[in-house]
Amino acid sequence: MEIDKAIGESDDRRLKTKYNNAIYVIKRALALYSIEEVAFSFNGGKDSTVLLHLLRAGYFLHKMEQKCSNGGLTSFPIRTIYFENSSAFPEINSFTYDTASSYGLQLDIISSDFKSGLEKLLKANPIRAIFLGVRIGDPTAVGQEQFSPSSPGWPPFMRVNPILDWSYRDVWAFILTCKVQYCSLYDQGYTSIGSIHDTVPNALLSISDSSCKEKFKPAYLLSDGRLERAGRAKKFSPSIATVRNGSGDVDSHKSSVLVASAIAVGEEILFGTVEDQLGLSLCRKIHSIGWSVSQTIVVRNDVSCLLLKLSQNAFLAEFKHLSFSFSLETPFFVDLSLYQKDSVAEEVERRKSTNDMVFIYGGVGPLHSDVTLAGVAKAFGVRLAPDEEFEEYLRHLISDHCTGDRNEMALLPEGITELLHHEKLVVPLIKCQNVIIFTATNATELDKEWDCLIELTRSPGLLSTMVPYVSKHLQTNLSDVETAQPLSKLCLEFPDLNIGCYRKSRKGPLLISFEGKDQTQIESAVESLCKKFHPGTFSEIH
Ligand SMILES: Cc1cc2nc3c(=O)[nH]c(=O)nc-3n(C[C@H](O)[C@H](O)[C@H](O)COP(=O)(O)O)c2cc1C
Ligand SMILES: Nc1ncnc2c1ncn2[C@@H]1O[C@H](COP(=O)(O)OP(=O)(O)OP(=O)(O)O)[C@@H](O)[C@H]1O
Ligand SMILES: [Mg+2]
Repeated sequence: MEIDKAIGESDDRRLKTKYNNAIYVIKRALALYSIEEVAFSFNGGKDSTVLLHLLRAGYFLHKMEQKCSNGGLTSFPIRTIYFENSSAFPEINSFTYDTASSYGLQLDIISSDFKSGLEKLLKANPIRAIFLGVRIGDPTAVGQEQFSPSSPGWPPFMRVNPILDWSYRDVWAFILTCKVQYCSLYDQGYTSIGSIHDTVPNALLSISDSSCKEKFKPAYLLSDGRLERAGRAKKFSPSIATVRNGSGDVDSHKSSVLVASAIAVGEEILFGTVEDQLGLSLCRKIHSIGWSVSQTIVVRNDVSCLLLKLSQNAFLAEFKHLSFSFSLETPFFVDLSLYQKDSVAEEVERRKSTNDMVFIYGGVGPLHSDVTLAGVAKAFGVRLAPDEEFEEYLRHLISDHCTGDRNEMALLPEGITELLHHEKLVVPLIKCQNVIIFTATNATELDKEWDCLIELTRSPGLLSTMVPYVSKHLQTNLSDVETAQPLSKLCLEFPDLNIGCYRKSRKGPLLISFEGKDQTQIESAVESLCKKFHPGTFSEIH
C-alpha cells in the first residue's frame, strides 16, 4: 500500500507518530462498525484529502489484519458524502469529483444543509459512524475527542476524527511525503478553504513584485501554521471592551469603574520562601489605568490539577503501545482525590464572575508545579488542548531543547483562549475570556508584559483604559479617636470617594487619603473635613 510504504520510508518521526495514531483510530472504528455502517465526509479540502488517504491505508491494514486481503485492494468501499454548495469554489468541486473517480469513491452528493442532509442519509442507510477531517484549532473541534457522539439535536452517529491532533505542518508533511494530489487552490496561496464568499488567498504567502497581478506561494510554504486561517473572514470574538458592569449589563462607559483582581499562584509565596513582588506592582498598574482592584490573593499550586495535565491525546500517545499494561507509577492512575483542593480553579471560578478582569501569574510552564493553565481550564469547564499557534512560539523558543512532544507541551484551555501577540514578547500573553495570564516571574518582566498589554489595547477592543484615579493625601497629629466620627460622616457624604486612613507607626502622624475619579469631589471632601477642625490641623502630603 503506497501510503503506508511512503510513511514507513520517511524519517520524519513526528509524522510517523501522527500517522500511527490516526491509523489506530481508523482501525478501531473499522473493528467497531461494519463497512456499511461507516461513512467518510469528504469535501476536497486538504484535511479531508489527508483523511481520504489515511482511510485508504487504514482500510487496507485492517483487511490485512483480518487476513482477507487479496493483495490488490484498489476499491474504496467506504460510503463518501459530499455536501455540495453553490458557494463552493469550482476548483474544490472539480477536485472532489476527480478524486472520487480516481479512487473509486462511492460519492453521495447532498445538496441540503449538513443537518437535514444527515437526517435523510441516516434514515435511508445504516450509518453509525462518520469520519471527519476536523483538527484541534478548527472552530468546530471544541470539546471533540477522536470519537465524539454527534451533538444533541443532530441525528445520532459517532463522529470519528482521526486527525484531531494533527497540526497544519503535519497535514502538509503527510501530503508532500505521500505525494498525493491536492486541490489546486492550495498552490495559489489558499491555506484553509471555506466558501467563495469568505475565503481569499493568505496574504502571508503573497509575493510582492512590480507586475500588476498579485502572486502567492503555495500553502505548504506557510511557515506559521497558526496563521492558516488568515485568509478566512473572521468571526468576531468577544472582547474585553464590552465588559459587564455590576448589574451584568454591557458597559463600555469610560467613567464607570471596572474591577479586577489579581491571583498569584505559588506555594513558595505561602511558605514565605519567596516574596510576591508582582502583586504590589500589578495593583499599581491596574489602578493606573483607572480600574479598581477588588482583591489580591495567593493560592497554592494544587496537586489535583496534575491530573488535568495529562490530556487524552497525551494519554493515548504515551500508553497505547503498552498494550494497556499500565504500571502503578503511571500518574494517570494515582488517586489524587484525597488531595483535591483545586485552589487555582476555585479562585478563578469565583473571581471571573465577580470581576471584569482577573489577572493571574505564577505557575505557568512545563513543570509539575505549573498548574495555572489547568486551573483556568477547569474553572471554565473546558479541557486543555494542544494549541498550534502556541506550539509555534514554543518551537521558536525552545527549538532543539525540547525532548517531549511540543504539541503536548502547548496545552491551552480549549475554545476560550486568545493569544495576544506583541513583537516585544517571545511568548504571547494568554487571555481566556476575562482572565489574563502573565508568564512574568519578576517585576521587570511584568513591566514589559503589562506595557505590551496596554499597547495592544490601542487596537480596539482589549483592556479599556478608564478615567484615571486622582488622589489627595493629608496628614494630621490628631488621634484616631478624634478623627473617627468626622471621617465616618465624610464617607457617607462622599460615597463615590475612597477615603482611607493608615499609619506608618503608632506614634507618627495619621495619614488620610482621598481617591476618586472627580477632582472637584476630592477638593470638596478635603474642604469639608478641614472645616470640622481648627485651621492647620491637616497638612497636604505630595
Ligand atoms: C458529517 C458531519 C457531521 C457533523 N456533525 C455535527 C454535530 O454533531 N454537531 C454540530 O454541531 N455540528 C456538526 N456538523 C457541522 C460542523 O460542525 C460545522 O458546522 C460544519 O462543518 C460547517 O463549518 P463552517 O461553519 O466552518 O462552514 C457536522 C458536519 C458534518 C459534515
Ligand atoms: N461540504 C462538506 N462536505 C463534506 N464534508 C465536509 C464539508 N465541509 C466540511 N466537511 C468535513 O469537515 C472537515 C473539516 O472541514 P475543514 O474546512 O476544517 O477542513 P478541510 O476542508 O478538509 O481543509 P481546509 O481547512 O483546508 O479547508 C472536512 O475535512 C470534512 O470531513
Ligand atoms: Mg474547508
